[in-house]
Amino acid sequence: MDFTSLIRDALPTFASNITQDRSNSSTHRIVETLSPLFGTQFNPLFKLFMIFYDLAGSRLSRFGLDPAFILTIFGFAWALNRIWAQIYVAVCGAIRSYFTSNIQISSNDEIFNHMMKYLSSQPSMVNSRFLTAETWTRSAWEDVDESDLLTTKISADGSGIFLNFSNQEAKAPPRFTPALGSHSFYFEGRWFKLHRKQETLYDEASANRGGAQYKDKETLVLSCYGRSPKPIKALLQHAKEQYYADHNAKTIVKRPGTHNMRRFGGRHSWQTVANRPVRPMKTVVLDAKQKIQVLSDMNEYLHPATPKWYANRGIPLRRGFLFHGPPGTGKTSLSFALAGVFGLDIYVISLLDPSLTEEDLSSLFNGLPRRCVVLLEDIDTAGLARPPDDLSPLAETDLLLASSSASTNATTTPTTKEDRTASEKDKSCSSEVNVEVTKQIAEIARGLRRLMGGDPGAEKKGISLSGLLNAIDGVASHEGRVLIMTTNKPENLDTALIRPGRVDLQVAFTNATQEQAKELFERMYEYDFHPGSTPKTTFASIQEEGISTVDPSELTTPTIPAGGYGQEEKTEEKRTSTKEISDIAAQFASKIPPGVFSPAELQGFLLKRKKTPRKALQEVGAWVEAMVEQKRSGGRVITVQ
Ligand SMILES: Nc1ncnc2c1ncn2[C@@H]1O[C@H](COP(=O)(O)OP(=O)(O)OP(=O)(O)O)[C@@H](O)[C@H]1O
Repeated sequence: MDFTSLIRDALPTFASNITQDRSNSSTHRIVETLSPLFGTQFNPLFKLFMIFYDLAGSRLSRFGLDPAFILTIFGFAWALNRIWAQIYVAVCGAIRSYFTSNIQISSNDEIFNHMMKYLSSQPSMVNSRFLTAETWTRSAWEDVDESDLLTTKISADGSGIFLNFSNQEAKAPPRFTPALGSHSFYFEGRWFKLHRKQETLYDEASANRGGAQYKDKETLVLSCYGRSPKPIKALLQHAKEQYYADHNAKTIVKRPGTHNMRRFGGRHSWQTVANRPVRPMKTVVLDAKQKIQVLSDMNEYLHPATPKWYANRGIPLRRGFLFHGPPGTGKTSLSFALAGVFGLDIYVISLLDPSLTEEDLSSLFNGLPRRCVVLLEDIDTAGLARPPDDLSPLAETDLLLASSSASTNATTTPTTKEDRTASEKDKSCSSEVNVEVTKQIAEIARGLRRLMGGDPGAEKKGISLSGLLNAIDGVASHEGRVLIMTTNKPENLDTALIRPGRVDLQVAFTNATQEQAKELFERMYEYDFHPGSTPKTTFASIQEEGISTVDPSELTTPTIPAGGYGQEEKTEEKRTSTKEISDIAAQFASKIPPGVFSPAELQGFLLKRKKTPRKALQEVGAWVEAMVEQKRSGGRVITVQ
């Protein structure tokens, strides 16, 4: 297509004159010479350019300016810019290679979180123009003033003011972190460059399982001037310290991560699920002797000199505890309190988790840090029993014992030798029958599963005893950790699991004794004052008790005694009230039948009367009666709460 003729037709006559007049200028000649070099497809473009050039030229020449000169200036500027860009890239590359240090951090690593938290708290970063907003959920124990998040509502009858959290999500601010790209900031007077980048990787393992084929991975590159990475290391250390600063009085609770996380193995198999305040040891009501025994055992084991002692004697460095007893008696509470005392993170695995496989278990044990508490919950219920079709001699013995004890209970004790022989024969017959019956039941169950289209091998999934033992004492187990296993049914445990070396100390938890009931009561109403905080339970409220409803003002503003909390006044008040509480506690305990209620049940009762100890004392009789009746009948409905 001939553009020149086209435009000549389209443009006014003066434009076509201009194009004709200038068609012999030097610029035209240059363009005509250059155009074959760029290929024929650019010809229309060149021609279009020349039209505009001629149009502009006719106007510029009126001011005495040569368009060819301006064009040359532009050409030079462009060339200079290109050369400068090349030089800049080369110089920057040289500086980066020879005069800066870099450290890369992958988003798979915890340091990434430390750095993000640090950066999100830096004013220079928060005020940056390129940010990423993240929804940030704080834990219930984070010390953040949330008073501005609250709105209050007058109740329907206008009688009280209650806190209202309906708007908290709307008002909670997001966290701002540097967006993808380059940023700079100062730390201790030194300039740092941060480059946040993201790449999408092909995830073969996931793709093979039919999962997502690609996953995003972020990387932070921290750089600073100088040939030593020390300043960056100091920055990372600072970020880590800041991250853990508020963790000092907290216990970090970790649980197995999602299935995807577990695939990575190692530390990535675990995820932090809570960061809660340390549970004081005194809040766990347990026989003092037992407490001291566990504490001193753990203390000795965790001593820095212990690994050498174990190594010199060829003993594997590990320590196992078995906490057994009825539900709600404090097994988990003691484990958390122990982790708090020794400042260790606690890694909790429930063997009831149906998604947990043996491979997961060993990879989880592989990912344990050097020192930690591992809490293996409910080890009796974790499908440790082998499938009935490959009953081991051990399981058979259990069955024999169970059936023999059943028959012993069912019959009167034989007195004569003949009777005994006959009875033994009966027992052995009956146990054989029991084993046979168990096998038949298992066979029927498998057949049914097959009929319903289920997986016939399904019952073999989960954690087998050997899988658990491998995880506990195989190479995967990280030496140095404290293993606490809890169970409600110690009698169901395989002896192999609790042999010395795997379980070194057993702690029995029981339902509350009267002494423990008294301690629980005192703990519930103890003076709750610590410097810098407003007391939650006040003795004014104890004196005021007897009223059947809670004063709404107590819900929003704690009652402060007249004259404030003067030191002497506080001590005096504390002394009197502690004595009073102790008396009420003794009366309360005398009404609790020993060994009937778990501490959790007593705690539940007291919690409902947490500001009114006298009321608790008045009502405990009726509660005990109703609960005993409920336990006797096996009912689930609680009539007195
Ligand atoms: N001995 C105790 N001292 C103080 N509080 C206790 C005690 N036992 C139970 N509690 C309270 O009861 C609740 C449940 O306790 P915990 O989870 O420790 O019991 P558990 O024995 O681990 O129960 P489960 O066997 O069902 O896991 C907790 O809130 C805890 O504070």
